[in-house]
Amino acid sequence: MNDSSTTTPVPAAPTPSAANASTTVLVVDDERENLEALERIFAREGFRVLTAESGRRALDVCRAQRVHVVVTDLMMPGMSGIDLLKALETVAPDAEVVLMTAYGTIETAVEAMRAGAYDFVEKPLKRMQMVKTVQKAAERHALVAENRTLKQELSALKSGSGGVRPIIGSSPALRRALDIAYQAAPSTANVLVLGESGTGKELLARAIHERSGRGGAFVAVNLAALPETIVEGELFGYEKGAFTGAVQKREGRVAQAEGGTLFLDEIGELSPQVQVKLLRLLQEGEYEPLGGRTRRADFRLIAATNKDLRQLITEQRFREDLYYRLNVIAITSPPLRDRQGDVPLLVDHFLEVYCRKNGKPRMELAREALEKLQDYSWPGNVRELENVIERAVVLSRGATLTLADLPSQITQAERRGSDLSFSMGTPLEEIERRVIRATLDHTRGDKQLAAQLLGISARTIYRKLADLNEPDAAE
Ligand SMILES: Nc1ncnc2c1ncn2[C@@H]1O[C@H](COP(=O)(O)OP(=O)(O)OP(=O)(O)O)[C@@H](O)[C@H]1O
Repeated sequence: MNDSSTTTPVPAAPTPSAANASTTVLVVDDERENLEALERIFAREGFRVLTAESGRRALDVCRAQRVHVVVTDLMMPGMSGIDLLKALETVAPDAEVVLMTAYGTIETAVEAMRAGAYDFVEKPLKRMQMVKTVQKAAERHALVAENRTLKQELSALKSGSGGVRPIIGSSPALRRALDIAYQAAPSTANVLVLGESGTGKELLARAIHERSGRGGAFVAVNLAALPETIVEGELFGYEKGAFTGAVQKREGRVAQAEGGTLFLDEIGELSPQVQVKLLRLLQEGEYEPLGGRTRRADFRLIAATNKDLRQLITEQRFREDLYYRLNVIAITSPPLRDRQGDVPLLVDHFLEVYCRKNGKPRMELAREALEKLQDYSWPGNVRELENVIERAVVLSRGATLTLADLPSQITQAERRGSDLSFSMGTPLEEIERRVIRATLDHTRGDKQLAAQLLGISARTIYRKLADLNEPDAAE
C-alpha cells in the first residue's frame, strides 16, 4: 500500500460557500481512485482537502495540522475506519468523523456511531449527499468549538483568572505550534513540547491546560532546578520518617496535579530511577510515595525539553519506552530567530505590560531600535527580549525608547544576514526544506512572494511543500 498524503490547492469553484473554504476535510481511503474522486468533489465545493491512504497516515496528518472533518472508509487494511475513529479521539478529539461504508456493513456503522462518529454514508456514494453531510459535520464542529470557547471565557470570568498570559505572535511557525496545542488540549494525550530555552514552552503548556477543560491545577516542576536527590520525593511525596529529615508527611506534585495537568520541564534531566517510576505511573496510573502505600493518580502530563531526547536514548541516558509514552503528541516551540516577524508584536506587548507595571505612560520604540531588535539572533529567545524591554522601560526617562536604551550586546551585534547555517553532510532535502521554510517565514506565509524570491513558480512551491510533507502545502 502506498502510504502517502497529499494536499490540494483549492481551485476556484463557481460558487463555493465561504464556510467551505475555512473547513479542512481529510479523506482517508486505501483505494487511490476513490480518494482522488472524493478529493475532486470536495475541492470543487471549495473545501480545503487533505488525503491519506491509510489510517496511520491520517493520524500523522492530524498530528501535524488542524483537521475539522475526517471522511474515512470503514474497511481498510491495517487500521480500520473504527480503529481510526478511536485513535482520533486522542489525536484530534474535536474532529468530526464521517464513515463510508459498503452495503452489508451497516451494523458496524451503527456501532461506529455509538463510538462517536458524526454520521455514515453508504456506498455507492452520492455526490450531493456526501457534500451535505460534510457541511453539516463542519457546522457541528464550529458549534462545539464556539461552545467550548464560551465556556472557557465564562469560567475565566468566574474564577477571576483574567490573568491567563496571552501567547503573542502571528508567524506561521508559531501558529502551527498553537494549532496542534489547541487541537490536543481537550484530549488526555501526553504532550511533549520541544524547543530552545525561553521560546515559550511553559506558556504553551499552560495554554493547553487552560483549554483542556480539566478542573484541577496546573502544576509546573522544573527538573533541572531540583537537586537529583530530592526529585523523587518532590514528585511522588513521602511519609513522615521515610528518610532522615522527613519530619512530616509531604504531598507530591503528582498528587497536587490530581484532575489537572503536571508540567515537567527539562524532562531530559530525570535520573534513571525516577524515569522507571514515571514510566510505571504513566503505564499503570499508580505510584508509591516514599515510605507510603500505592496510590492511584489521574492527571495529564505535559513534558518539555530543550535536549535531543533521541540522542540521550542513544547514549542510554533516557529510556526509549518512556520517550514513546511522553511523545504521543509532539509540539515544537520555534526559536525567535526563525520568526522575526513576531518581534514587533512581542515588543508592543511587553511595552504595554511593563509600562503598566511600572506606572509609566505607554512608551514607544524608535524605528532604528526596532530594526536592531529584528536583526538580533536572540539566543535567549522571547525571555531575553522580554528582559531587554523590561530593563529599557525601567531605566528610560523619555517617552520613546531609542538605541541608547538597548544593551550593547544588541546594538553592537553584527547584522544578521541569514540565520541559515548547515553542517557538512546535511541532506539536500533538509536544506531545501529549511530554505523554503525560512523564506515562507520571511514572507509571513505568502507563497507567491516566497516563490518569486526563490526563483521558482508558485506551482513548484506547492509541489515542493507537498513533497516535503510540509503542512503549509494547501494553505
Ligand atoms: N509567544 C509569547 N508571547 C508572550 N510571551 C511569551 C511568548 N513566548 C514566551 N513568552 C514569555 O517568555 C518567557 C519565557 O517563556 P517560557 O518560560 O514559557 O519559556 P520556556 O521555553 O519554558 O523556557 P525554559 O526552557 O527556559 O523553561 C515567559 O515570561 C513567557 O511569558
